[in-house]
This record gives sequence, C-alpha cells and structure tokens, in this order.
Amino acid sequence: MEKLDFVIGQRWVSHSDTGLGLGIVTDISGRRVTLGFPSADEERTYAIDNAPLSRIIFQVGEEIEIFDGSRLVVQAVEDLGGVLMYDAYDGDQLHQVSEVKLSGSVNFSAPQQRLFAGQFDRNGAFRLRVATMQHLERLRASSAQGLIGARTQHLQHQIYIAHEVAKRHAPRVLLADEVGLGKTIEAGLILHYQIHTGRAKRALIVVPDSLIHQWLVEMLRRFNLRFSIIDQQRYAALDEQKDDVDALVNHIFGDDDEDNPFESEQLVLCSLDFLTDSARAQKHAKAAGWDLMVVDEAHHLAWSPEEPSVEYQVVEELATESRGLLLLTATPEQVGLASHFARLRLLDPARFHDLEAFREQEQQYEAINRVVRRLQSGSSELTAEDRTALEGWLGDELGQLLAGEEPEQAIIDALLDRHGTGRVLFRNTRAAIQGFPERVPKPAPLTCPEMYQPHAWGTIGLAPEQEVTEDMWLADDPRIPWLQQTLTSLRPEKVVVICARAETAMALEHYLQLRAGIRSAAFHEHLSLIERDRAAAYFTDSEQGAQVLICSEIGSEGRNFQFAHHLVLFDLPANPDLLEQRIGRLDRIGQSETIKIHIPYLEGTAQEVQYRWFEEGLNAFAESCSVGVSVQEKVQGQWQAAIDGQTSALNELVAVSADETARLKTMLQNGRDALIELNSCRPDVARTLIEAIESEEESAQVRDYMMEAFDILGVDVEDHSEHSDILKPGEQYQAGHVAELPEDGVTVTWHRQDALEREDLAFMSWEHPMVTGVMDSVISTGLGKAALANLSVKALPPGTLLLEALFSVHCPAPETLQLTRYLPVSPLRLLVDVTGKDLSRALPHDRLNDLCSNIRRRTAQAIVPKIRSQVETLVGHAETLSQPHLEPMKNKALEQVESHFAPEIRRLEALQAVNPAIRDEEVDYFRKQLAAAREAIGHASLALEGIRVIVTS
Ligand SMILES: Nc1ncnc2c1ncn2[C@@H]1O[C@H](COP(=O)(O)OP(=O)(O)OP(=O)(O)O)[C@@H](O)[C@H]1O
Repeated sequence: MEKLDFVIGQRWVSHSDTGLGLGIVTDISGRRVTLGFPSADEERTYAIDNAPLSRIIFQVGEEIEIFDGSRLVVQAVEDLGGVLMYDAYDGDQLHQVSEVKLSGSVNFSAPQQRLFAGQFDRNGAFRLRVATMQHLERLRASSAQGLIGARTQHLQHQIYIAHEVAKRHAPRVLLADEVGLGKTIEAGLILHYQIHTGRAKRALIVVPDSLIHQWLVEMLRRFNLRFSIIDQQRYAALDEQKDDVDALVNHIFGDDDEDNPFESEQLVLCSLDFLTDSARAQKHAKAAGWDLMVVDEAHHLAWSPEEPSVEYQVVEELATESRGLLLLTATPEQVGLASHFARLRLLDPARFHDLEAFREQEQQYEAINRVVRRLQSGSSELTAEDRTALEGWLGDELGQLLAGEEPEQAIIDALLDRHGTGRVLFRNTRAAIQGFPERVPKPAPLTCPEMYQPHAWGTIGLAPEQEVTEDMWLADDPRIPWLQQTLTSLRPEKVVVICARAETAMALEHYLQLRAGIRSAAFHEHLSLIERDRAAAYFTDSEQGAQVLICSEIGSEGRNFQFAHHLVLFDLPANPDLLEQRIGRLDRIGQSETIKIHIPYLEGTAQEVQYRWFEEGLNAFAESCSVGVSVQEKVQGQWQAAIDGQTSALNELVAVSADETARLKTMLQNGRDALIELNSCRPDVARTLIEAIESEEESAQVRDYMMEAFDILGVDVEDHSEHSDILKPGEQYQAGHVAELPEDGVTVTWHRQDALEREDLAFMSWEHPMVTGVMDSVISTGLGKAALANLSVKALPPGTLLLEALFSVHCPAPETLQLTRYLPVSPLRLLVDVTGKDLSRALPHDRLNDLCSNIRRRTAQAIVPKIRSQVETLVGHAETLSQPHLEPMKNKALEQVESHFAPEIRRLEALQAVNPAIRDEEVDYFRKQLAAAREAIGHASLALEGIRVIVTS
C-alpha cells in the first residue's frame, strides 16, 4: 500500500470500519497518525504507511454537511497547505467552509464518493443492484404485479375483480358476489396490490365482532398482511400506562393530545360493534386518516332519510376520511333498496345522487344491455335506433369515445358507468361461475305441540320457543327428538345447526351435550371472541372435535364451514337474504359435496308457510335467490296474511311469488344482472392475468435472484426438499437487509402448489415480504452502488479503465402524485472508456458479468486513489452521453400520466352534465394534479445511481 500524506485538520474515512464516520487528523507523530471520529466519539491511531484510510474531497456540485447540521452545495475547492477550503452555497449566500468544520457523520450517496471513500462492494453486489432494478421494472410493467404470491387458488372471477379494482387510484367499490364466493379473498388481493404498489399505506378493516379473528388469519396466511387489532383491551392497556399527571392534564385541557392507537399502526382491524360503542375510538379512527377502508357485511349499514342507523353514520364519517373504500356484502338489498342506494352513494356520490333517478335508470337496463351486446359483437351491426339511443345517453362524449382506442370497449365502459350499474358494483353469481355442488332440501314436517298453539302464527310463530320456558320447549318441542335422532343417524358427519336466536342456540347446545351425549359447541353473539374462535376450532377438528356446531343467526354470519355437508335450519328466518346467508356457511368455495339442508317445521304454523314460500315461491333452498327481497316487497301483504294464519292466502302467495320470481329473474337477466355480470368478470382478461401471475410464480428467476442475494447478504441456504429450502442467518449475515428471517431460520417453498398444501412453508414469490424487503433494501441503501472488477481480454491493453455507469430518473414531486409509477426504474446503462467512447452495445451487461471477476479488497483499496482522476473523467463522459436519453424518458412518462388522468377528467365532465352536484373544483382537482405532474416531470433529471470500474489485466 502506498504511503499517504497526512496534514492535521484533513478529513479521512476508514474503509475497514465505515461506521466510524468522517475522521479528522488530530496528530501525526513519527510513523503514526491519529484521527478523531466525532460521530462515534472515538480516537484511533494507525501506522502511516499501512492505514486503511481514504481521503475525502467533495467535488463541485456535491452537498456537504457542517457540524451544526446545515447543508451547503460546493461551488469551488481550494487546497490551503493540504487542508481544503470549500466555497459553498446555502441557497442564500456563499460561505467559506474549512473541511475541519464538516460534520462527523457522512452518508456518501454519490457512487463515486463511495468508491473514493473506500466504501465499494464486490462485483456481485453491483450485479445484484442491476438485477434488482431490472426485475423491478419488469414486474412493474407486468399485469400480474400486485397479485403474485397470494396463497389462494387462482379463480377467474376473483382475479378479474381484484385487478380491475386494485389498479384504480383510491378505489371505491361494492363487492357483492353471492355468499361464499370469496369477497374476503378479493378484498385481500386488492389490499395486497394497493400496498405492494405503494398506492395505499394505511388500511382499516371494519368487520362484525365474530369475524375479527377470521380476517386476521386470512390476511396473514394468504397475503402476508399483518393487521393489528384495536379493541377495548387495547384501550384498557393504553389507559393503564397513563399516569396520574396525564390524567390530570387530560382532565384540565381535554384529551386532544392523548395517544391515538389508530395512528400507531398502519394496518388496523377493528370491529364495527366496538366502533359504534366507543365515541373515543370513533374519533381516533377518523383522525388517523386512511388510504383504504374495508367494511365487511356492509348490509348492516341500514339507512333511510328519516333514520340512518348508527352503523351507517359511523361508517359514513370514516368513509369521508378514507381515500379508498371497499364495502362487502353478499346481500346488498337485504335491508331495502334505499339502504343499498345510500351505500352506493357513500362510494360514488357523483354518480349516485338521486334515488328516484336510480330507480328509473333500472328501467333502462334492458335497452342498454341490448346495445351493449350488439357493441360486443362488432359495432357495424348497430342499428340506426341504437345509434340514436347512444347519442341520447352519451351526448357529445360519444364522439370522443369513438375517436379513441378500442371505441367499442370505451363506449361499453362509459355506458355501464354513466347509465348502467356503475363502475362501483361487482357481483359474481354461482350461475355465472358454475361448478358448485347441488343443494338438496330435506323437509321434515312435525306436529305442532299444544304449548305452541297460541304462538303458532305471526313472525313469533317462526321461533315460538321464545314464548315458553326453556324447560317446556326442550321437553315438548318435536324438533328436539327429531334433531337428536337426525344427528345420531348422521354421526360422525359434521352438522351445522342454525337458529335465529342466541338463547335457542345456547339451550340446544346444553341439551345435546349433557342430555343427548352429542359432542357439540355453541356459536353466538354472547360469547367472547376467544370463546367463539375456540368453539369454531373445536368444530373444525376432524378427529377429536365436535360433531355439531349450533349457531345463532348473527354469530354465524361470514364464517367458513364448507367442510360440513349437512345444515339443519332449526327455524327459518323471515328474510330470504338471511336464508341465503345461512346456507352460504356451507355453500362456499371449497365445498366438495352436495349440501343437504334439513328443515324441520311445525305443520299448520307460520313455519310451514315460510317453508312453502321459500321452497315453492322462491326455490330458495336449492338455488341462490337474489330476487327474494324484491319479491317479498311486492307480495308483502299476502305474505303477512299467510304468516298470520290466513291459510287461504298461502296458495296464492306461493303462486304469485313463483310468477314474480320468474319475471324478475328474466328481467334482471336481460337487464341489470347482465350488465353487472359484464362488469364483474371478463373471462378472457382473467385468463390472461392468471397466466401472467403463474408465469411469474413458476419461473426460477425469483429463486436465482434470491440465491445471489443470500450469498451477498450472508444467509445460509440448506436443501429441504424438491422445491423447498431452509434459510438461516449465516456468519456474515447482514441483518438489516433481510426482513422476516427469524434467528432460528425459516423453511420456504418456491412452488405454489406446495404452498397451498403446506401452510407451514412460507411461499416465496416476487411479492413475498422477504423478497420485496431485499429489493427495497438494495435500492435504498448503498449496496452495490460502487464496485471494482477485473476484466481479462486480449483486445485491451492491461491497466485500461472502463466505467459501467447506471443512471436513473430523478424527479422530486409531492407523494400524492405517485409519479414514480410513471418513471422507469430500470437504469439507463452506459459503458465508456477514457476517450469517451460508448461501448454499451459492444459489451452488454450480462456479457460483461460473464467476463468480469473480483479484485481482492486490499488490492482494490490500493488502486482506487491512483485512478481517481481517471474515474472522474470517465464519470464526466458517462454523464455527457446520458443527457440525450433524458428527453425521451420524460416524454414517455408524460404520455403515461396523460393517459391516466384524461379519462378521469372526461368521466367527471360527462357526469357533471347529468349531476349538478359535481362541483367544478372536483374536476379541477384532477386538472391540477395533471398540471402538477406535467411540471414535475418537466424538471426531471438523470442521477448517477451506480458505477462499476473495470480494470483490465
Ligand atoms: N381463491 C381461493 N382460494 C382458496 N380458498 C378460497 C378462495 N376463495 C375463497 N376461498 C375460501 O372460500 C371461502 C369463502 O370465501 P370468503 O369468506 O372470502 O367468501 P365471502 O364471499 O366473503 O363470504 P360471505 O358472503 O359469507 O361473507 C373461505 O373459506 C375462503 O377461504
């Protein structure tokens, strides 16, 4: 190593211990030099002719930091007797700053600074950096982005919806697939996509009490999304931590400054019941601000102009504070059309502003559907009448749409949005998806006992046991021996029993368990969350578990019991949608067998009426009946009369209902449902997406990439089985770079089928947190920013220097614009020699990788000071060569920004024509966003992102 010239006051860094920061020469005596390292508060003495030190000289244009924290940009550098004097600008005026005054902490962001400071890496780290950027670019352009690596089967309707919704900016939609088709999975995919792509950072999920745990587990095991529960317990713990002084301060000044637990987490899961009960939690949840809010079982949000429910009001408050909103319900019209409309309005007030107009529009759906169908088969077949209709619906916008790309699709989209069911409603049906098992009703008429005679009719008659004592009905209700016998004959098959009331469920469970010796568990709203989960787990256990789970209506909503094939409806609900919710516990994705629905009912009571109405009027046992609530509204008088005991009304009720069901189904099939179906799944698009996802998941690229990263970051890899490895921190482990690697290691699979079958294996994909964590870390830290490599080729004389330089687009802009989405991630790569010749094409990156080898670190440390000025020349050449590339990159980004904002602006303008409630400011907001994005891109520049200096031998 060469002898270094030291002068007191000079600044140097140690390349053997970069954590020491920027040292200052404090003493030189004999053959020894002493440096103080202010940041580390240490002093070190080195042998002068062998010191692992690099001299730090900042160049013109670089930023320096003074010990008081202020930052200036270097304008000129002067050497005064070995100590440097910088002329530096603070944005206001020029200062003379001796290097003595520089701050002790340094972060060399420019690659050449890192190189000169001795902070360079092995060749492999540079390779990893380039590979990371290239993969990021490829993944970002892929339609699979955001949907990779979920531990779910790839079902077309889910993937289509997830992609369609998640790619939107701040999506606001109603996911209304029929019961059990996977709305939770769709919401999880959307959350994952939005979080993965940076569209959302903060998310709040609001669900009924009984579903908290199920959501927590599904989000984690399927999507690696770690939500935190905020509940009463969390608040109690918070209050315990507060001391008396806090309490006094809060008492005097109010509690505006108190900790807000919703702010301390990014991903929060909270129950709607808790939010409606706690004004404090409501206030906190609202103040915390969200990018995306999910509300499950949204049919609980009942609304009428006179009496909006508390639940509706709570969600409404939060919905205005959240940019994105996903409402989930299988039965959107369960509590009436007005509530359904009010929820649509929460989602898109611009489109849904007038209930009457909404009702009227439904009448047009058939006509719209006819035109849409013809458009789908090629616009040449449009009749003159269709054209007139289109002009009537779309006005001037039609011309713009016809002039754009894919006019047919654009017109269909505009029709669905402005005049159809809207972009906000997605609903897949079993009929459209197909492949679901059959549902077979098994009625069991029973004689009504004496004790129920006074309570046989009216809605009380649907659950008459509530009118007598528990002892009485348990003794004399014929449904009890029937149930006991049915369960015994079905043993050991699992059976879900559902009844309306928690009290009935509790009594039944008690009875079966203690008096009939049938292993059972109860599941209802009076149990704590832990008790409910314990009951569900006891039922799920296939060996030792309960044969029967007895659920109340509310307790069972949303739960997954598809491993059972027998359902007992101990009573029948008044509302057809509640019946569908009940059957949906078993009739879910994953149900492998015919579902047997056992229906004990008491003859000559309201129960018989209800059974016959569901069976003969609606056919609601064998098939999902989405028109049930509408039919009920229509036949309300007859239904009530029949339920009240007018036996003559029953036959007519059944006949009228059957006709109305058929009529509504046909009408909806031709109109609304057809349009919704069109909106909800396009199988060809879904298939292409699934292919793209699977090709990313199945490719060996992710494993190859991670193996290279593990090698560099010190992670040991042991073979486990064909597609699986065991990962453990090794001796050289660099902890900060690898997220989610436990000390004692983790077993992972790179194969989706294995991941679906074995939940204990982590499913590694491009979007697993460990992989994204490594990629983020490579990009955001200095790893591989500067490297030195050796190249042996005969064509070049030994000692020739080449520079491989990477440039990326640098574009400061407010985060809300999310401009990084439009700028390339993959670097501009240039290879230059000292004469400024561009060798980029002659020696591509991969070829160079094959030819290059590592230089020993000690040798490299010795070379760097000698080649400093040549490297500076090379960097200058690369910068000159990079400049012509900037404009095309900016233009491409501009094009993408325009294509994102233009349709949004056009849509609002079109809606404004029919909805005066849309204010000019709303349209202006997007225009301003577009203008700000244009301006920011206009100022974009190229920044040097990484260098590899290649020395020939
Ligand atoms: N793609 C999938 N891969 C694996 N399992 C799935 C998939 N989609 C759904 N499931 C399973 O099917 C069941 C129903 O899914 P989910 O709970 O999301 O339905 P839902 O539409 O929300 O139901 P509900 O209307 O009852 O709330 C769950 O057990 C879920 O784990």
